[in-house]
Amino acid sequence: MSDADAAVGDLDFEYVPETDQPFENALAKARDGHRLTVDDAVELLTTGTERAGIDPVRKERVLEAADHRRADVVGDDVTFVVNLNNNVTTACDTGCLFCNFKDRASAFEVDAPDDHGGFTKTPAESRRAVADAVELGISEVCSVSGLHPAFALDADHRELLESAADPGRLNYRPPDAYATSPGTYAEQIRAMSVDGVHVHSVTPEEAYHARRGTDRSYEAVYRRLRKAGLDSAPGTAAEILVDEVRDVICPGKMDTAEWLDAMEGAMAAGLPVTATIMYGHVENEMHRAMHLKRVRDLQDRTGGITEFVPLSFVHQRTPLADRGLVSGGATDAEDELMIAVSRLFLDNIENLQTSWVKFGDEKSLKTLSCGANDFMGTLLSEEITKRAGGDYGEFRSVADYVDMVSAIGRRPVERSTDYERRRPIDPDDDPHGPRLGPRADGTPMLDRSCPSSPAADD
Ligand SMILES: C[S@@+](CC[C@H](N)C(=O)[O-])C[C@H]1O[C@@H](n2cnc3c(N)ncnc32)[C@H](O)[C@@H]1O
Ligand SMILES: Nc1c(NC[C@H](O)[C@H](O)[C@H](O)CO)[nH]c(=O)[nH]c1=O
Ligand SMILES: N[C@@H](Cc1ccc(O)cc1)C(=O)O
Ligand code: SF4
Repeated sequence: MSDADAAVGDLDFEYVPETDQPFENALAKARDGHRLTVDDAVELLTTGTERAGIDPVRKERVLEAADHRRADVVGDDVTFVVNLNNNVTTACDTGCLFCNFKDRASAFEVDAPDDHGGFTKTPAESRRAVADAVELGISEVCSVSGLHPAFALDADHRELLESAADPGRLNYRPPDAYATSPGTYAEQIRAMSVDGVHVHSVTPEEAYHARRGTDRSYEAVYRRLRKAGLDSAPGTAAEILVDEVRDVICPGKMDTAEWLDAMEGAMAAGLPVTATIMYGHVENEMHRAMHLKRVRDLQDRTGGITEFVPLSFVHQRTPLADRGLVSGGATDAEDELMIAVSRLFLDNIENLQTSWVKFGDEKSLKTLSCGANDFMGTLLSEEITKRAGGDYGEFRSVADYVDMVSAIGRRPVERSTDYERRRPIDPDDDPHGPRLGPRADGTPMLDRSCPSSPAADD
């Protein structure tokens, strides 16, 4: 059977959500602050594997335990970052089946019709987008992109790719084959380093692309990028860190071991990183639990992960849905339990992020009482979820954050990317504009009556 014929439920995984651990034991361990096993996590994620479906009463007990743990570990403050998403290019031939952000790179060639709806920004265009947002007060630019074949790490890497016997086999084509060149990773990072804004970029998958055809270590790649102005790396491309799931949803992507290697390389180069899970597609609760264990082990080895971000799969316009491999995403109960069990299991990562892009405001606010303490960022522009059919908008203003967080009786706190600088906000102390960015002066950054910011228009 070709994978195009496979249907929901047809997948025959080696790992299944079955354990010998009773739910009550797992919950007792979680409440007492003991380190959880994979089996404990499976019991909590399923509210007990001995019966099908999620038990609403048990679920509430798991959420409550996670809420207590959150209060013990990080207190009641709700943090957020004032940031811009600046995606450089949608050109990508990796072919992940959960992704609708990408466009085939051939659509960007010089002679191709210009109707693909995607984009590539030159380093100068990236710089302008970031400079505009720095004027609005951002402290961070978050930049994740497709693996454009013309990308190289730097000029030396380009020279090497140009002289390779078969550049096409290395997923390389020279910039002059395309209507717009993204330049090199080093040029993009340097361009986005405006006035000391924090540059959060180059995911493990992008680092893989930046070393293709060489025997450079990930540490060396990240050191080079750090020299160009990179301040931290986003831990996307994690998806589910179990290869039997990756083989279904992203067969063209790096495997679990390589993702871990890239993350360790980034940290060895002195960069803090974030870590993610993208769940709610073909995987089961055993896979989610195994993923959490791999992230916790990584943090035991390194200590460099600043936050964990559960990304709920947005299914509407994706190849997984088109091919009938999924019929929807995670349910509300699964989302709440994913947040809660991440908090209870990851006893070595302080910050747990809830994504308004994936969940919307209402569910995100609820998850702030199920274990999450960080409410993501202002973004100003959002392409990944939007292109997959998500509908929760592209930005939140600082005033939105203050309104939402105070409405649930918690204190809003603007943070830096590495959580080192924090600015508690008094809701009565108007105006609530950003303060931590290099040009931030407290001016409200976005007028809610205006549908898009200058940065989002870019
Ligand atoms: C779009 S990629 C861009 C960066 C880079 N190409 C990579 O793969 O790391 C960033 C992340 O977005 C997430 N993502 C993509 N499509 C998604 C979807 N439909 N629903 C939820 N998350 C998605 C995945 O976790 C993916 O690793
Ligand atoms: N959760 C999502 C994020 N999170 C990243 C943050 O915005 C920020 O860059 C990070 O916390 C480092 O400070 N970004 C998205 O674009 N979409 C999400 O769903
Ligand atoms: N931009 C990614 C998510 C992301 C980026 C950076 C992070 O540190 C964490 C998550 C998305 O929309 O799915
Ligand atoms: S998730 Fe990243 S690597 Fe995969 S297709 Fe999308 S942009 Fe490309």
